[in-house]
Amino acid sequence: MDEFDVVVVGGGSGGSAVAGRLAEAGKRVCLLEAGGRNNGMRITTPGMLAIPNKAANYMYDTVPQKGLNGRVGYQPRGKGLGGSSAINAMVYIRGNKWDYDNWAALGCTGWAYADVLPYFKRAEHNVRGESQYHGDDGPLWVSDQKYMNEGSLAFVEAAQQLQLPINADFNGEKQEGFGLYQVTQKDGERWSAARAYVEPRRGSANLDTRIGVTVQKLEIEDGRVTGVTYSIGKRRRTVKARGGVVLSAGAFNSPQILMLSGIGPAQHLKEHGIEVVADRQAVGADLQDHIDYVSSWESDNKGLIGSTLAGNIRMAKAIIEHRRKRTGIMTTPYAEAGGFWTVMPDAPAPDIQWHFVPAMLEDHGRTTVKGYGFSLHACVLRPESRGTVRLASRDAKDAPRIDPNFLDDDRDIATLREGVRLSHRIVESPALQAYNPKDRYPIDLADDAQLDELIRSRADTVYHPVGTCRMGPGEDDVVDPTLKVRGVEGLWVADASVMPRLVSGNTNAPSIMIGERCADFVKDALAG
Ligand SMILES: Cc1cc2nc3c(=O)[nH]c(=O)nc-3n(C[C@H](O)[C@H](O)[C@H](O)COP(=O)(O)OP(=O)(O)OC[C@H]3O[C@@H](n4cnc5c(N)ncnc54)[C@H](O)[C@@H]3O)c2cc1C
Repeated sequence: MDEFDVVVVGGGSGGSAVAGRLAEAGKRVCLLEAGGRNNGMRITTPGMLAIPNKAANYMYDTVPQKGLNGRVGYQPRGKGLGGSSAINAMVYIRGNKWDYDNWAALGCTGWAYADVLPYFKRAEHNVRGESQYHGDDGPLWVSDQKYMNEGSLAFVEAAQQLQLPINADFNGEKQEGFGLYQVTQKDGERWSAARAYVEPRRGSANLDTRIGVTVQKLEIEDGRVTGVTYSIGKRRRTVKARGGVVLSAGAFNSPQILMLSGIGPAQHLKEHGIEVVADRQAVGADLQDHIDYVSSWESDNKGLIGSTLAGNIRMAKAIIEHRRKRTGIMTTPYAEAGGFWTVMPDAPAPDIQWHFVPAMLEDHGRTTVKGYGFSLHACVLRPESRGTVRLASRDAKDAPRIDPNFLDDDRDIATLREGVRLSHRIVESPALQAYNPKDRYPIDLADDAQLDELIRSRADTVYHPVGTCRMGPGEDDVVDPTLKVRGVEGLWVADASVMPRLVSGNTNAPSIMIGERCADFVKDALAG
């Protein structure tokens, strides 16, 4: 009989943590994942993230963005076990303490920094060992990088030469400063959320993991979610959930599935001929994402990662080294170094994050640039612009309509402008000038109009969409502070979509923390 205590929809960062923890606690769990197992070397070899992988990436497009001169943005999203943690850059960052204290101040009781820290620690296995800020016996491996490009070290030195502080732990006492990122890797391999929480339970009677199944809708009877219907090829099947369903399909697909199930803005659902179960205006609203500008320089320094014959031979050798020893260049997350700093007056916490990449990057790596060079991302950490996710059709296999509405709010471009200016000042320091860098997009940086035009013609996401099933205390918020969906019984959401405000940093660790917390909320609810 296809009946479980809990059905989890989506095996990404949040879903893997919920499913693994509930199964560990003795619940019978069914995990439904649209993609594959994601355990081949293209996923587990960190440096292979640069090679497009259609099987593991939805490769969504946005609607044309008026703030980006009408350009269509790119939104990669992970597909398959691990979700986006199987294709991401592995940078381990939690955000700023202020973010979580702000969530609590917004009415998300129980989500202040002091409340969430134990869950970050519970999840974590940090190779540096246990401390006030870190855990060392959780399932999620967090490692120092095994290989470091000399350009990344020069970037950190350049920041220091500009009197910016060095920070050896962005997830410790203070977030401010510049340094090397820790990564979600174990012994030189990518450590996705699925490797942490799902793979160890493979074959266990408590966890039935089904891959290649697309959840089409939730089954709702008398206001209670009783199960889930998925499609596999042309067939449809329904699995029953005695205790409840946890939706973890990510910031684009969780609101899509809610809307396909009749939970969302009534008018929009009616336009698609969907019967309204609960009129929830906030479903698919409040999309927030980190708008990011990549400055880029050519260099004649062959120590950088280059797209040349010699560079390609070096990479081929690196793949062989990685297969043999799990060491070398192929352990790179590309975003090896970075930092957090405040560029606007009155910001409560750093408002720009940098990712340094020792290669020239164009259009998310989709366009190859010949030669050697380096790139410096600067993104706006707490954007004011808000976008939407809406249905494009009644089939969950079709991409939803994604509109991040980037740079709609002028405060975002004002912040980004200052971030990009600081990027260039860092590169003017001696440590990076030694690389003889040549700006690929030279303009008069002091001229706001020229800089704005450059930003609008080249900026895009750095892959952190959140907010589309926001948590909050009000009746109009999608989930309450125990991640329970308002308006129906037996339904929780556990992924990046519940973040009421985008955190000041990368979003994998926070999504896993949300999954860890949801497992406890569901356990409590089923016990009570
Ligand atoms: C290219 C890229 C680089 C990134 N780099 C970093 C980084 O370096 N550090 C960091 O912290 N964060 C990074 N992120 C962001 C981070 O990985 C995500 O925020 C996080 O993984 C989101 O977790 P989630 O649980 O919300 O969703 P996801 O992990 O995306 O999981 C959603 C899952 O649901 C499944 N699903 C969706 N629809 C259905 C359906 N209808 N039926 C069944 N299953 C479904 C999907 O296939 C997917 O497996 C990056 C993201 C990308 C895309």
